[in-house]
Amino acid sequence: MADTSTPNGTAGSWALEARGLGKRYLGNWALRDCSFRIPAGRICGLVGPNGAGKSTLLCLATRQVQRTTGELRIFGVPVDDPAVLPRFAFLGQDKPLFKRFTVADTLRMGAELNPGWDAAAAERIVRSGNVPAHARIGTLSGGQRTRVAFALAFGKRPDLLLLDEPMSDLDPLARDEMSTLLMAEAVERGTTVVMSSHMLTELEDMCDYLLVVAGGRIRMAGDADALVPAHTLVTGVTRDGALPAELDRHTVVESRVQGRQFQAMIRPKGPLSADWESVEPSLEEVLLAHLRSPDAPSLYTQGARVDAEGTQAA
Ligand SMILES: Nc1ncnc2c1ncn2[C@@H]1O[C@H](COP(=O)(O)OP(=O)(O)OP(=O)(O)O)[C@@H](O)[C@H]1O
Repeated sequence: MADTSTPNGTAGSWALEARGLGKRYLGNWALRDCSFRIPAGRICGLVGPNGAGKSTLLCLATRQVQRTTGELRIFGVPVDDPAVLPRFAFLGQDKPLFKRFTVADTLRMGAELNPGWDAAAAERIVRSGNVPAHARIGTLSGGQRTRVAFALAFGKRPDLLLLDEPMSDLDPLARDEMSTLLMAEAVERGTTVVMSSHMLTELEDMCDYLLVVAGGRIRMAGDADALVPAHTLVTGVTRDGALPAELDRHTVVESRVQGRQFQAMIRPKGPLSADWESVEPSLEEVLLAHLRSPDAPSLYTQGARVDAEGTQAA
């Protein structure tokens, strides 16, 4: 039977839980056999190269596309159950807003559509960017539109905020402000945030949980604090330009030889050779190594892995 345990033993403590999840477009798998869990209250970075399947995963969670296989639950409720609708808000890359509405109209619409609307929070976000309330959406800059879309998403007071490259068109100050807002929100209200981004430094600063996708499959999932120390960056001298055979005792994520030196990102399986220099890598270095080597063996920290047994095609 599938394991339905939760991080702290309470029902629905997994914000997002996938079992054998797959999506095929016209015969090609965009996502395949994805099984993972994201605990409630975390800020999770969704990382992967272009075309990895990140947007597809977020579209499956927000019911914009239908899954081909498996199952996906938000706080324990299947995503095709209407009961999940009030629990999440989504901010996509294209931020669809009505161009002829003013900013004030847009926030009014948010209030009418969402029973738990937090007008003060939404207005604060818009006001802090000096976006005029009477301006029509169509006349705003890309960054100002993003700010209004953020206000709509936050105003809904969701338990789960799903963001698809949300800050790509914000200036550095606005990015900083939105990041601070996201983290404050997650801490104060226990909101879970799942955010896809190509900005690795941003993810390093903000995220305490990671989901790395490449080629439609999960490559790493779990606590950033546990994923990073599982890796070691080793350097040493090559023998005749070849990697030392001792490296094979460990899981090698990425290796390269430069002149008489080699460098490798490994997951040690035992003591390291005394001839090597070893340091703990940064999160950015670990992510880059995995992005460059999408076929490296996958890694899940405790709790992030879920048994896909018993799932069916949709
Ligand atoms: N509507 C669609 N029809 C057909 N194929 C699609 C569709 N949407 C996505 N795909 C394909 O699915 C794969 C995953 O795409 P997806 O947009 O999920 O990747 P991504 O990780 O979000 O990429 P990026 O970082 O470039 O935004 C790609 O090969 C893409 O071409």
